[in-house]
Amino acid sequence: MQNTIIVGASGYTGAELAQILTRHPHFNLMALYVSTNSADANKPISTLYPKLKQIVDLPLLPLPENTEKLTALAQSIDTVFLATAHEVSHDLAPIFLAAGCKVFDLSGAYRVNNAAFYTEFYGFKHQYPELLKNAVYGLAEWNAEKIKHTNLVAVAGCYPTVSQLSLKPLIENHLLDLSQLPVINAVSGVSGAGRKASLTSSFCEVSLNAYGVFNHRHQPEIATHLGTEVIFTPHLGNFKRGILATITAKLKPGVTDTQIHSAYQQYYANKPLIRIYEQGLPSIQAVEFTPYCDIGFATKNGHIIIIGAEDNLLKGAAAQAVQCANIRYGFDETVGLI
Ligand SMILES: NC(=O)C1=CN([C@@H]2O[C@H](COP(=O)(O)OP(=O)(O)OC[C@H]3O[C@@H](n4cnc5c(N)ncnc54)[C@H](OP(=O)(O)O)[C@@H]3O)[C@@H](O)[C@H]2O)C=CC1
Ligand SMILES: CC(=O)N[C@@H](CCC(=O)OP(=O)(O)O)C(=O)O
Repeated sequence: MQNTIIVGASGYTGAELAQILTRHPHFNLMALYVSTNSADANKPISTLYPKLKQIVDLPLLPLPENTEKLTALAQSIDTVFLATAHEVSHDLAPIFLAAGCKVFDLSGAYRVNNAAFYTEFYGFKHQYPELLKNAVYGLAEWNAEKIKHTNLVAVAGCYPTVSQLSLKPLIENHLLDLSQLPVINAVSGVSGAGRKASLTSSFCEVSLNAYGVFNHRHQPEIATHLGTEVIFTPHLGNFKRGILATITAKLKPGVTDTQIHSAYQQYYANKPLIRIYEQGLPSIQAVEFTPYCDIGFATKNGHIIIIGAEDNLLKGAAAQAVQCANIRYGFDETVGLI
């Protein structure tokens, strides 16, 4: 059993992690943490999420502020899941790594090996270039070999997960004419913005709107790890959870539906958390509350429209983090997830 804690456990992804890890046969969920001065400190997580009553009733402990105590905590565990904001993960990961822990970070703090990217898109100066260089990008279906040998997994972002899982097999198989940039339009439920109250995510404000047009931080994350530029436009929809991505791309001349199906089969035949549609198209209803990413497509006149769907809190965050941890420890990658 791996002794494990979650930091940021009261947030939306943290609560999903708590539920998954409580039932996981190989992780011993020791404790849940929030910030030192959290308004929720010492409350059982199930008072915030009544659906967790009698499933996870652990208290939300304030994270020790002092580095010595934090190091002592880190030395007492094997694994930490950081379900915290980027800046918080940026500061905490090195402390846990120095103590020998395996770190699974759900934030964007270690996803892109380019310090300038953090100044431009995250608004802070990255202080740990060596960790950034050595962190493994946690896109589980594509990076399993590297994930097996790292102590720092930077779990892929929610939109980047569904976008890359949909596009990568076609790009790797040279089926797309990339002189026309793939165009990704994706709609996310409001839980993507986290639990903290904000005007844009309040009930009367949420509608269906594009945001981050031409400047969302997930565009460079996707482009970096796909190895090709894309046009990416996120949208906020008035539902709680799930992401639906509609991706338009140009096919190389003569590419057939059979070749496209074969490409998806080739990469995902042994990837149990990817479901390729033979007919029909994915929807959020098909994936919400599940760890799957569903992919379907249609072609016409030399173009393809790919539809990808996932639950942003699960395959887009907590479930993929546990999938990466399963891979890291050599467990079946779906343990605790299906
Ligand atoms: N929501 C989503 O769909 C996805 C989120 N992510 C990423 O996962 C991370 C968590 O997201 P999400 O769950 O939505 O966030 P939330 O805002 O819902 O939760 C954040 C959590 O962090 C805690 N926290 C805040 N400051 C600190 C601190 N200094 N030390 C320890 N804990 C702290 C909060 O509790 P308190 O403030 O009470 O201390 C809360 O438990 C983010 O980096 C996000 O980008 C990734 C993919 C998808
Ligand atoms: C709807 C919404 O606001 N979504 C968030 C993305 C979710 C998230 O937290 O981003 P990571 O996957 O990079 O961690 C956003 O656009 O910033």
